Amino acid sequence: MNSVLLRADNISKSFGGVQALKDVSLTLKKGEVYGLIGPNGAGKTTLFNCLTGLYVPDSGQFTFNDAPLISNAPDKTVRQGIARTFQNIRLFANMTALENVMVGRHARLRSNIVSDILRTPLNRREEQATEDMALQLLHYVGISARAHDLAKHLSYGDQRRLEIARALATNPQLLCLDEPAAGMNANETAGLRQLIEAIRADGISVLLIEHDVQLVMGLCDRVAVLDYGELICEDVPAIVQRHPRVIEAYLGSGAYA
Ligand SMILES: Nc1ncnc2c1ncn2[C@@H]1O[C@H](COP(=O)(O)OP(=O)(O)OP(=O)(O)O)[C@@H](O)[C@H]1O
Repeated sequence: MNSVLLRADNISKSFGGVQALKDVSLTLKKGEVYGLIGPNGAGKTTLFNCLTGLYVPDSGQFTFNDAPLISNAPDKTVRQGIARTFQNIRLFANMTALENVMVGRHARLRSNIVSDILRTPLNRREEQATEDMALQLLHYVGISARAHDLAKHLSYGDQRRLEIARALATNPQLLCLDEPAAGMNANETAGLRQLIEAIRADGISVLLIEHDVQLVMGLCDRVAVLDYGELICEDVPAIVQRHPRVIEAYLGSGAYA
């Protein structure tokens, strides 16, 4: 629980005149669920995008498993063990739930385009193993009954679960979830919390952006707070929710008194 999985050192990123991240440094330990909160526009998604290779930081560096993270392309980041979901669900709407998860797995397969075309024994074995694994993952996230339904026909909450299954199919050490509870009702949010707890219990670390502060404070081992691109606090929830700058910037005075 105590060794470091991910370190961000002095990450900065600007868009024109807007400095979205200013020298952000944080440390995520193996096995923890780490919350990233802050008001709208604080820089949370920009940090995710820098970490997962969608953006290149202007300066600063990520270290993952004690090695510099080459995070200049999303596919490389996936192969290094970091998977993510998106604030706006990005599924293949006209593919089945099962096929969506199988696509996630292909990021890790050994066979290539040639063996795909020739349908080699290796390719066939991998395809069967991929399908079995995808079914297991749908079961794990609680939507195996919808395996053969098109993604677009799943409920909103089930689509969020499907995105998590697809991310898990890449076999990550770190799962980054961008507002997974957005749009969920109280029951769906409680179910999501159980799922994230199961993921942590299975040894996968979680980096969680979430506006549902109750969920974050109840679930996360530690929480970082961004405000106007600056990290103003990183600590356990009991300390974060009483930090004066956090109350001022985000939570509203007395919210956790
Ligand atoms: N691609 C972009 N081009 C221009 N400005 C951007 C871009 N991405 C983010 N920004 C700006 O950077 C700042 C941080 O945005 P970001 O989306 O990271 O915040 P956030 O904390 O994730 O907000 P929210 O909670 O609303 O999702 C904002 O001012 C935003 O307008």
